[in-house]
Amino acid sequence: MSGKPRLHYFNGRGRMEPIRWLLAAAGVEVCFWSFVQRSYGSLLFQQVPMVEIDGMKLVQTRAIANYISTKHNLYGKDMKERALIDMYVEGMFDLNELLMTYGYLPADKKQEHFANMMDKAENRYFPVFEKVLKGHGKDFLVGNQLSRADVQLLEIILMAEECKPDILAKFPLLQSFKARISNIPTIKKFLQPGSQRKPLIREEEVPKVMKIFY
Ligand SMILES: N[C@@H](CCC(=O)N[C@@H](CS[C@H](CC=O)c1ccccc1)C(=O)NCC(=O)O)C(=O)O
Repeated sequence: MSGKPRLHYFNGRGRMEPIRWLLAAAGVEVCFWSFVQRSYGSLLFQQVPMVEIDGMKLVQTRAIANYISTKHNLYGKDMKERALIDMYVEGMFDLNELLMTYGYLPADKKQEHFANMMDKAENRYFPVFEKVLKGHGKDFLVGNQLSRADVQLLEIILMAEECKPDILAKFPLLQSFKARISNIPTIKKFLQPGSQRKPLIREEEVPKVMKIFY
């Protein structure tokens, strides 16, 4: 297999962050290529994220995440576990879309969007995963091994806590899940300063990012 995967994106979270999380959880070192103009020749749909991996130039966030999850055994042990993982992850991606886009909204749209995303996190998504953990009774959301569902749930828990630090107040099982998964060595390393993990975008950076894409 070829060397380190090469990540092509702007120097911020956006749609590449779930991919960074998966590669970090798998213990895969990456190299980052800052995408600063749209005139990239090698973008299938003229969009990023694009990841060069195993001789391919993959685009489309879900396709990239599916490949990485399959390659690094983060996708359960059989079809039924994979179906559960897909179901949970698609729900997480819906919440992630709300959390991810918040920082890029114009000021007059932020308040309503914030109220909606916090409501969805506290009353739709987190109650589901609290119930899954309760019913499953294991350390992980699916089966008895780490999967992409656990990795992406930790990612969105931390993003939601950036908006509302006490958002897990009513979810004791999610609180212990967060502590447990954060302690997995590869993830613990990713959570340390100096990793590839990107910070929440600052207000003053938004115009520069939007100019890259529009
Ligand atoms: N289906 C695809 C979609 C990929 C996609 O929308 N890529 C975008 C940059 S990411 C986005 C920029 C603003 O929307 C952003 C940047 C920051 C935060 C959130 C999103 C892009 O390349 N836009 C150029 C163009 O579409 O011409 C996938 O899942 O990968």
